[in-house]
Amino acid sequence: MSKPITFVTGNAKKLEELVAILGPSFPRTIVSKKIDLPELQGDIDEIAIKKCKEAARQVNGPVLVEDTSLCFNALEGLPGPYIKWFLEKLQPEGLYRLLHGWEDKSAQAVCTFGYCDSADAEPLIFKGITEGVIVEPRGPRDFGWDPVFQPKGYDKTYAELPKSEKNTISHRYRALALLQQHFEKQDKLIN
Ligand SMILES: O=c1[nH]c(=O)c2ncn([C@H]3C[C@H](O)[C@@H](COP(=O)(O)OP(=O)(O)OP(=O)(O)O)O3)c2[nH]1
Ligand SMILES: [Mg+2]
Repeated sequence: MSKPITFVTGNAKKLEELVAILGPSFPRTIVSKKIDLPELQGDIDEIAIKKCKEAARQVNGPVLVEDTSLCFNALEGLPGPYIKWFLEKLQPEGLYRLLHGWEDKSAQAVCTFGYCDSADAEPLIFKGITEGVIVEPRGPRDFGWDPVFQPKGYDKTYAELPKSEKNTISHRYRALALLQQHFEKQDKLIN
């Protein structure tokens, strides 16, 4: 029997989406633990790797962490992994205003999961990207920058889309599809 995987996050909405996306057929048991991990600096992968190593050290078992970036193409990828601080200071309106004066409003929502078997193991990285544009905020305000991100090919923001639809196209969905494939492959090798 494999040990349960602890999803370490301080963000209840991330956990809610992970549970909805993976569903009951995911081959491993996932439990969650709220730990406010230090928000380290670096590029997207470095941050997820450091976060995962620190979580594995604290939990002392298999862990999953996630780091989300929102990258504006006109700003060479910024705010990127620092979106949390930009959002806290500027609110969704301010994120939209950041691109005032730029014709290019395109952006990428990037979700990076890190998985570690143990504190000694190197983290595995699973990344999902959804392309979109930054628009004036529309829709409910229950999750971060969802009101300003309109995925490519849609006329609704993430916030306006039903959750069930966001969860079939989102950056988080794409990253979790890769994670799921990894564990299904592992199970096939074992059985
Ligand atoms: O509107 C959204 N939609 C999303 O899908 C989404 N995912 C994350 N976020 C927000 C939450 C934060 O403000 C930032 C990402 O920062 P991150 O460090 O990845 O998340 P935390 O809330 O700190 O949670 P952890 O404890 O680090 O897991 O973007 C979204 N907003
Ligand atoms: Mg964080």
